[in-house]
Amino acid sequence: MPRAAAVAQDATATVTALFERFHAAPLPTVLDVTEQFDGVRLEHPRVPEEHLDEALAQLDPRVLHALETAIDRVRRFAEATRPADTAVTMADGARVANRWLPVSRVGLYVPGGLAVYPSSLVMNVVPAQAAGVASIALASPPQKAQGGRPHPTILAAAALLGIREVYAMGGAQAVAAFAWGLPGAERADGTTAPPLPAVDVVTGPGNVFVATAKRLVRGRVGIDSEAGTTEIAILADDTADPRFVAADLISQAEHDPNAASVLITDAPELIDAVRSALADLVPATRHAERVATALAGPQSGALLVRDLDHGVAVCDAYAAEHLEIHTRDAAAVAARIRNAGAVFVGPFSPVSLGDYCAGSNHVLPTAGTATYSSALNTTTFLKAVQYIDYDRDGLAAVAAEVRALSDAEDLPAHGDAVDIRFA
Ligand SMILES: NC(=O)c1ccc[n+]([C@@H]2O[C@H](COP(=O)([O-])OP(=O)(O)OC[C@H]3O[C@@H](n4cnc5c(N)ncnc54)[C@H](O)[C@@H]3O)[C@@H](O)[C@H]2O)c1
Ligand SMILES: N[C@H](CO)Cc1c[nH]c[nH+]1
Ligand SMILES: [Zn+2]
Repeated sequence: MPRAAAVAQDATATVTALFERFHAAPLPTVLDVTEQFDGVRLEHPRVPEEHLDEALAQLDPRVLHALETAIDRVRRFAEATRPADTAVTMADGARVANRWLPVSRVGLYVPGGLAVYPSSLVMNVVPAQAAGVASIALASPPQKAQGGRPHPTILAAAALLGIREVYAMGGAQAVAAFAWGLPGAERADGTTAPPLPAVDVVTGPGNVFVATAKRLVRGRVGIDSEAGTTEIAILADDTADPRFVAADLISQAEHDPNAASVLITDAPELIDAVRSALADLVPATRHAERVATALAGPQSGALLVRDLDHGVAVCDAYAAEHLEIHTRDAAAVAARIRNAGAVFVGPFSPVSLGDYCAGSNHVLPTAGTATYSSALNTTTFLKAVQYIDYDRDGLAAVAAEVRALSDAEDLPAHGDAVDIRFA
């Protein structure tokens, strides 16, 4: 399946130009671009903290309960998968250790263009907290209907998780502000918005502009994966329920007109049955137009494979963000997959479950980057520092080998630095 390459190329030109403007005038650029794309003129993107508490106080109890359930599950999984520190004794007096230390400050992006994503806030914040990050800043686009604040459920979810530093900004301008920082400003009401200090790591999902901006700031800051426009692939055989398959293809097409929904099957009759289920379900869905556009795009469709072996090979080559397996012995088929952001096993593990409440993380690599990158997890916010702790005997035991290798590299001062300790 072709991915939306032209869209990505245009975004690179747009984001590069936006970064140049940002470097010349950071705050005016953020405010101007926000007005252009989000339709609101702000004095500064920093959200006053009292708005967070107000939003939490007014949150629908049903949504509060659902957020608490999601937070609990995502936290349990994040904490369980935080890697442990290790130490290895090589010989007497020769110890090497590995410690996982959190980065100091992170900027977490929560999308908010076509939809609002409190669930993405949970998926970003909880692993950062489980990793032990001390300073967490959040950005989400301002909503015109909310007077230029991020959506109230975003503000409430931030307050629920104890996050106080929230910015009403979206797109590539938010990523730039995190990567390079932003000055403060005086507001007309006499209050002050403090400066936004640059972060060490920027994470979070977003549209093609957000994903492109993250790719372009990598090197200055760390990023998670290029978690861009949503994709679902479904590997199915003749045992699959076409209505389940159709509903799941629609569920992810609902995110974006550029979303990809791909069926891979060795059963031609399933393709017909899914097409007919889509014809029933699409017109009735809330975002029917967006879904229909995504399903009709060149990035979506059905692929007929020879057999399941061929299907597994196609899935690995495609490296979908989400891969569902609807086959006989789904667990065994899933175990053969090498490339996918996340694998959903069997008919009762739909992507929607992982989007909200499975406990796994929904910030996942897209556009084929699942061949080498991973779901957001605690290691996104951790770095491994190695500690070398040898005593005199420990060093003496390998002094000759250090000497031999330093001579072999014609870097004799390296060997001298060891030998001088025994002269
Ligand atoms: N891969 C993942 O883990 C994951 C998870 C959740 C959502 N998503 C994806 O996130 C995306 C959310 O997209 P969204 O648009 O709803 O929200 P978004 O917050 O990602 O993007 C909105 C921002 O895009 C900017 N923008 C819009 N048009 C622009 C243009 N022409 N030029 C420059 N900037 C522009 C605006 O500044 C706006 O604030 C969807 O594509 C969805 O599929 C991915
Ligand atoms: N499916 C999205 C990841 O591509 C995550 C999400 C959030 N809310 C609903 N879905
Ligand atoms: Zn989703």
